[in-house]
Amino acid sequence: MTQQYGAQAANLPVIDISPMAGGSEQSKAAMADTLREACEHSGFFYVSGHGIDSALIEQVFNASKQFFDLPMADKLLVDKAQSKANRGYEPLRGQTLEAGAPPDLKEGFYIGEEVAADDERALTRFNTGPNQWPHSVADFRPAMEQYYAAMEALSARIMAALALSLGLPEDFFADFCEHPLCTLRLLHYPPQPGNPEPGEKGCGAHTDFGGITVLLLDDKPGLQVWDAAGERWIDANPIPGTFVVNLGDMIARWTNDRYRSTLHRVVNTSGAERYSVPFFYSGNPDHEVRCLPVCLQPGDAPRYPVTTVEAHLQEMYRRTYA
Ligand SMILES: O=C(O)CCC(=O)C(=O)O
Ligand SMILES: [Fe+2]
Repeated sequence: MTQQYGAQAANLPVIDISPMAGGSEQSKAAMADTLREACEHSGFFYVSGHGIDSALIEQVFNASKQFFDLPMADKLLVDKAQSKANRGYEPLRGQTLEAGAPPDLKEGFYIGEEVAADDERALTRFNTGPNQWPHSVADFRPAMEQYYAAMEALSARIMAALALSLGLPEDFFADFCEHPLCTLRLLHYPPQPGNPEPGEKGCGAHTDFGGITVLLLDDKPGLQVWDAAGERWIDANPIPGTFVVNLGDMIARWTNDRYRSTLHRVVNTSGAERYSVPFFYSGNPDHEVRCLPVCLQPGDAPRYPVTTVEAHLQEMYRRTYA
């Protein structure tokens, strides 16, 4: 049986984020206008002018491929099932992002902030603790740690840009960006089989849980974004030198759905192996997520109750790993 996962080609905007690194007020304001439009439309856009070294990106992909190429026994030495902090290897079909669909045809590897096992935070906080590092891939850990730090800094810069786009001061989200919970996730999608289960995909349709996702793509297609107005999937194909950025559910809560957290999925039908590296930036676990006053028109009521970053994430993990 063959399944069609056709999508339209459509252009998501490319936003040059370089004004956030010391640009003029004018260049920031112009960037903020484009960003606002993208966030109100789909919450999906490409980011250029990010300053991340292409050599580092290459190192990350190389280390990721080497890891996924290891024999299963080696990968299971760092099985996520043995980590209280959700770190390490997640086998194929380990997560179901689309309720009711078959499990996702992807394998993954999860990395977070390095926190010692006997640290108070590791004992009490969600997704917090030591990483599991694969020792048989040379330079895996330094490459990932360097990339994690670069992504954390870029994400904070994007949060500052989002503040400007909402007409707020650039440092409005500074507290949220203090000691943020982040997850770096390496993904490998084998080619979609010729006889897939009905509804089987690389990544089932989902919205991201957290604040923002900064997604590094290889050169393969497969990512599709739901276009609510056109009631169709559109391809978000890789553009060299950019990241795909999308807004998660927390931003939708914050903005009372003015800014979108949009459904997306992956269908790897190109026949090739596909690798991607999402970085999930979720913010300070104690931060309260409540509707921003600038997003409430007179007479509007907040659509979501107040929550905290940690409580929100816990609930979302519970749902997709049920
Ligand atoms: O692999 C991709 O392109 C997207 C992955 C994704 O949506 C996710 O991990 O949340
Ligand atoms: Fe996603």
